[in-house]
Amino acid sequence: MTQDELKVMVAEEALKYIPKDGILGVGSGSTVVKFIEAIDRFKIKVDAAVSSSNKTTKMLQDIGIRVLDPNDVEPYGVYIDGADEVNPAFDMIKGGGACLTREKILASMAEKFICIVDKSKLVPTLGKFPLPVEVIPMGREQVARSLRALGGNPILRQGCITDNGCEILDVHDFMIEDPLAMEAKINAIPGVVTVGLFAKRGADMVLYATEEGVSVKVRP
Ligand SMILES: O=C(CO)[C@H](O)[C@H](O)COP(=O)(O)O
Repeated sequence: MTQDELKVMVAEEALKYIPKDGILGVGSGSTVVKFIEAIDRFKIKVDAAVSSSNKTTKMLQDIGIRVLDPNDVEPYGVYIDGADEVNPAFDMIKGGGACLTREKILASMAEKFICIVDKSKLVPTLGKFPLPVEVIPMGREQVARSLRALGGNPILRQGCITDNGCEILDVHDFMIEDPLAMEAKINAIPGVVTVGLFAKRGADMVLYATEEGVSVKVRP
């Protein structure tokens, strides 16, 4: 099976977790694209959504789903999103699609974060995937120095301006043994908007697709 087919499989499984009423939080990335396509294909009713990117917002609106401003909603039930890497404790690296800050805001508002991935995203230790860090453009070089001091090798993502008007440094060569501590350290660097480490608020449930089907893991 191709990776794309696995993504479709897990996206369709995630339909079961859409709340009957209330708001659904929707992330970003190619797996989420397949999730939104599946909502449309199976004509699943979604009352309203909050969205983590302009692209997701457009896709949701195009299939007739009302997208609300997170400032106008109270904490809600379920947030569904993909990830670039997930470790056995359900900490994640996210931000391959440059939407990490909005994703983290919506995840922090949700009672339950359901992560949908194919098997290639499951790793014993986070860090092979370069860690995205969203930065204020005028502070980029100083943030890069601080990231080098932590042992990483930050590279500016060329041609990428986030939905928040910021830039992304992709940090190579980190092996992240303590995701919670690393998340706090990087978030404390002046000029950092958000690091794409989701440890303080990891996933509550991971749905992952293999050739044998979709497995469900609940946070240990
Ligand atoms: O964090 C993200 C976007 O910022 C995505 O969830 C992550 O990059 C996974 O994407 P894909 O489903 O395309 O593999």
